[in-house]
Amino acid sequence: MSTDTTVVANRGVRVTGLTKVFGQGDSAVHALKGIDLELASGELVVILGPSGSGKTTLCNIIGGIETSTEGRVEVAGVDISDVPPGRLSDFRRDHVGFIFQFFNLIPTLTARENVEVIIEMTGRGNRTQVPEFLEAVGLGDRMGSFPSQLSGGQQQRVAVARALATDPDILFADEPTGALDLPTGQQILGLLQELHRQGRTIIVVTHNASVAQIADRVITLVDGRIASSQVNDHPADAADVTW
Ligand SMILES: Nc1ncnc2c1ncn2[C@@H]1O[C@H](COP(=O)(O)OP(=O)(O)OP(=O)(O)O)[C@@H](O)[C@H]1O
Repeated sequence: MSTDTTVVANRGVRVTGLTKVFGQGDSAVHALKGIDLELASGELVVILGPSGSGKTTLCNIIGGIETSTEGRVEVAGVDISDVPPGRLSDFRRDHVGFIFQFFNLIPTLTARENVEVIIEMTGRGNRTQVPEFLEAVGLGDRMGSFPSQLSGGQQQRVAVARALATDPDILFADEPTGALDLPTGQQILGLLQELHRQGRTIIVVTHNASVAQIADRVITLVDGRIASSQVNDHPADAADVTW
């Protein structure tokens, strides 16, 4: 008899017939025009596409920041299609983490406090583990520093630690290397790969086609539609990606 009671989390995403229209009448913007997308649990996906193609809108809907106009969205086994906007915060708290281009740290809080505050706000995670998270991103010796005392790469690493503190199923990274130089950007991509190896589903949005080399799959959006979805049989190591 098997004694293995390991439960493998469902960290997948299933999107069907997704549309998003901003505004109405003559000023309506059709940002997403019927997206069907399935991400396997633990997949690292890079979404490319020109400015205005709908990348952020798609991620915001999957991440529970925005609601769709039509279509179904299931994330980590939760169907959020009909959840009213006011109730999506519960879903976000329990399932998703975000990393932004400009870090979005609170300037008056130290690195450690920036991570602790998310644990306090969400009630998820364990404050005593915050030093571990900061050590994991290489900032064990800078926990007491304020964002203004840290480099861009160090601030982004705090943001990664903050995103991890609530143990999200899905991690969104919107232009995570956009404000960083090449070596620092490579380090951040390396961290994302490490989190991917730990089994998280990761969605990276970027204009930088080189970043796509680390992906399991590259999805290209054009004008609110999926123009291509390409599996990458041999994802590159972050250290080998240049731009
Ligand atoms: N809140 C909003 N109100 C009206 N239109 C919006 C809103 N948010 C996005 N849009 C429009 O929806 C379309 C898709 O925008 P989105 O930000 O998703 O594109 P993107 O691919 O992420 O672009 P970028 O690469 O420039 O960030 C654009 O035409 C944009 O102007």
